[in-house]
Amino acid sequence: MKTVLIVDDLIDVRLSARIVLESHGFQCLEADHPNTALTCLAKDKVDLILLDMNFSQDTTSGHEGLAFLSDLRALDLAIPVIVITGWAKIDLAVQAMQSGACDFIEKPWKNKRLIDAVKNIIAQPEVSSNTKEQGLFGAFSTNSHLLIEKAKRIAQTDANVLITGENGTGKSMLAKFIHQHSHRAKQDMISVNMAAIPDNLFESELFGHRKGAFTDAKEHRVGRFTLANGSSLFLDEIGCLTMSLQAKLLRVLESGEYEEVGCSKPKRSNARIISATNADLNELIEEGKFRRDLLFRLNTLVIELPPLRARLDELEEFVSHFLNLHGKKYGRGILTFSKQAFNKLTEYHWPGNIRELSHVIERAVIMAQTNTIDVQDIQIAQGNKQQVDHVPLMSLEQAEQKLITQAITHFDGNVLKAGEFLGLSKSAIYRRIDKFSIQVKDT
Ligand SMILES: Nc1ncnc2c1ncn2[C@@H]1O[C@H](COP(=O)(O)OP(=O)(O)OP(=O)(O)O)[C@@H](O)[C@H]1O
Repeated sequence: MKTVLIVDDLIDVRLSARIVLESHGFQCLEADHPNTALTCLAKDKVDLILLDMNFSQDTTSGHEGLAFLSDLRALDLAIPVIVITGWAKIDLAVQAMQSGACDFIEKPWKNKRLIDAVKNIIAQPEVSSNTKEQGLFGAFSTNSHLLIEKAKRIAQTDANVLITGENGTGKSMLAKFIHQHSHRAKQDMISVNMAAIPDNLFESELFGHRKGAFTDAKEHRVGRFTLANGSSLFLDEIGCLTMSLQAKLLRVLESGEYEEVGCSKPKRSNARIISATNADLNELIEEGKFRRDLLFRLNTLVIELPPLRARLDELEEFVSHFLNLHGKKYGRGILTFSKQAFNKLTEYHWPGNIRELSHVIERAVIMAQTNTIDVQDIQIAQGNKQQVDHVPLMSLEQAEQKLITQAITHFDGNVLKAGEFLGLSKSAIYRRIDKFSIQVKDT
């Protein structure tokens, strides 16, 4: 159940808000002053704050409300706030929103307006796979709600966005989400995986080539920048670009101009760039492997996706989502997790993040004999001391190379299956194959 903290000096105002909210299934806490509210926040979990802007000493300026908003920011408390005041003035509303409030309601409020505003922010979505957005970025927790709101706001702009986060945290999905919520959505988003393009084909892939421009250029090829004109261009695994390719990319980002290979006439593209990486680009800059000026072009806005282990408060919702998704895929009825099975998930550290969780649940759905998924249906790599003892001493890189080679052999040369098994994305496994010069036979 979600908890709303009502901060107002008037007891009858608190009471009437409480009655409306409780009748809609919310739990309420009350505070008669911002200071009492801060004490309450220190000990109770609160999902949303309903904040009066004026308290007894000063009944019109809104200073006390604004000061409370700035206290919340200073304490780094990412709790959404809806501001309420009887002295609604548009400039105070704007000031409150600029100070971090999510919405603004005039007193006396209409109950429907109040409930709609609250539900808009902290409603628990029903977990189902029939709406893509809920499945992808459902507001499972306050933090992810704030992330969604941020992504939607970002989507409205034309600014370049950099999405960072470990493998499998949902960077590509978020890129799509941003594109779908932008005014460019009527065109498809164009994606390029930087890790999967061989250096010698980079220009041809991104800028296109004319027929006959080089030996293999049998046909005219339209480049991704041209295709993405008026749309979004998603540059995945941007950290994998070599320095010389970074220079080429930088040029087009700075000038908006590029040339097709084999044609000297410059072309222009107004593609909006969304890029993603699991690398720490600042670290790469320190190591001289990434251009700072390129980073500045890419990171006008940044969204950092947390690893799943930092989102365990949302695990239950993710589990329901994937149970539903895979249950439908394999024609199973309504599936649930036993308590022990769920606990096993909470104890794991999820290096492959949401992608790995999805795979684990998919396997469990296939394995489960009944409609309750139990511990034995869940295959996650728990540390096994005996096995570790038998692994010969080797560097992490050697181990990585060995495991990838082994998995590719096991899956008879099918790189994608090997990657899936190891919890690596397509680009991540191809990057490593390239790095370790692993031979892959054609399948
Ligand atoms: N918020 C989410 N809701 C539901 N499923 C998700 C979410 N985020 C990620 N996934 C699942 O995880 C998988 C990986 O997501 P995605 O490819 O977007 O991650 P990524 O961070 O781009 O990974 P990589 O860095 O390995 O390319 C998706 O196929 C999807 O099944």
